[in-house]
Amino acid sequence: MATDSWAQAVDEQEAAAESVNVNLRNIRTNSSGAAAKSEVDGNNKTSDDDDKEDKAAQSLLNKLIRSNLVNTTNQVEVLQRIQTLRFNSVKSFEELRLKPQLLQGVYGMGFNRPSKIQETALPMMLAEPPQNLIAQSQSGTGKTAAFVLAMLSHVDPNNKYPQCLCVSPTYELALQTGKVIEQMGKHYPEVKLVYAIRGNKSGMKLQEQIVIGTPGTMLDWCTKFKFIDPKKIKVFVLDEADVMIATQGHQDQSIRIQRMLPKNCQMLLFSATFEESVWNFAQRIVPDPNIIKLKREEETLDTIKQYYVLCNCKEEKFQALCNIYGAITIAQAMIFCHTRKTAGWLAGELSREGHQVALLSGEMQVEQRAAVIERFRDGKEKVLVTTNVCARGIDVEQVSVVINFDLPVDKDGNPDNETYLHRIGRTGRFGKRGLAINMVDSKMSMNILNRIQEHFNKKIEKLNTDDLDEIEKIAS
Ligand SMILES: Nc1ncnc2c1ncn2[C@@H]1O[C@H](COP(=O)(O)OP(=O)(O)OP(=O)(O)O)[C@@H](O)[C@H]1O
Repeated sequence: MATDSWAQAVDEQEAAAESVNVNLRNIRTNSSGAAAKSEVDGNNKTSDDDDKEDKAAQSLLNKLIRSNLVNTTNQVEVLQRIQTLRFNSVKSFEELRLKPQLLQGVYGMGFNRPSKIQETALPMMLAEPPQNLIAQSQSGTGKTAAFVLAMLSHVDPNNKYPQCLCVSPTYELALQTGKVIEQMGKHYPEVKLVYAIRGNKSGMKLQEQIVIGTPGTMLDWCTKFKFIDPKKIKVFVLDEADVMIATQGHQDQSIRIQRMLPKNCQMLLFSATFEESVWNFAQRIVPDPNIIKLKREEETLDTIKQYYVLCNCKEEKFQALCNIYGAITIAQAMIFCHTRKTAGWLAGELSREGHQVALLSGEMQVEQRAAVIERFRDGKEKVLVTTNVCARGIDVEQVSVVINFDLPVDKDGNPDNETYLHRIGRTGRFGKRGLAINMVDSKMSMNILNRIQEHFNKKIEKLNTDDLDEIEKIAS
């Protein structure tokens, strides 16, 4: 019973998690395969011929990288709900028996084969009767595409009312997921989408089958404005699910929406990270969940090389950054700061050095933020300086370097491992190579870095930014 079990779980959140009756088996899955080329170097070809050559080479490389990604083997735990229900993973989109319009949409996006998370999750999500799923897979491995395909497959286009709700933590992410829905549903025009985001006052009974939005507005549309009849919802997706159900995240609103949904509504929870307590909570609130969970050592992608640089102050960190830019050509970079103030200062310094810089932080209007992301996505600015507001989900293929100008810490000053993983996951998208560089400026931040290394059991190498050869080497 979806509603009751959620409510009960919230009330008893501190209680021990019940053991789930599951069948545990290990399968081969996603995706840390070595990719074929450094993406750190940008391409500055000048002649048309060079351009053509470059595009052909890039396209071939993309194919190689992607096939590497889908073939690589790691281990995850797949826990299926009932032992008699077996969901075999698929090796092609055809095997999923998608509607032809959707298959056309998938191929139109250039997806030749499902990624590992898609291979495993899609058969569960598309099964009849609908299955609930809590799924973890590394950043940039195709989770969004997976749940979008599930939503598009489940809607009945003849019914002109909302049937799927997808909730994202931020406005930018909701817009980005909406774009994926639009692209994948390009040949399925009967299915319509509406954004439940601040400022968008639909004002009448909705005709659209899919509603995507942020939690507060989605809740208002279900309760205050009654644009959505929650009883008619068939699929409920929580993107970045860990933050959507965390007490310090959007738990309250997510729960209030979920409580209104019918018992047979399919619940799909996706994220690259689930801290242990949140994971336990997820299992309590989702009735009879199927589970795809990464082992800790598989959470980081080997395609993202991680380094740290020792400095003494923010000015030295800035100098190190300039040295890095002096040594390698960076296609696009995202730089994360702890505070808006540091982000503003850094953006100013970088602009003075002649960089095309965009600044994005939490106090900006949501429309402004979306516009900044859009310009960055289009390559109008090459550097995006930001805070944690942009740590999750943003998918810009050209980001070849992520810099943690400040390491991510929680409000108590402890390492924020989940945010670290999301931040560095802005590079190395879908099997590409990426570079993550951490700036360490005190004993305290060295301690944070060590704890992050321990947490993921992954060595972060030291980089001397005074040595240009050394910087060049890591990018090659
Ligand atoms: N089967 C596929 N074949 C080729 N490209 C794909 C496939 N699935 C997804 N992609 C592409 O890979 C990129 C990353 O996918 P997506 O944004 O869905 O990852 P994600 O797992 O949701 O990432 P995050 O954890 O950061 O939110 C996107 O640009 C998407 O278009």
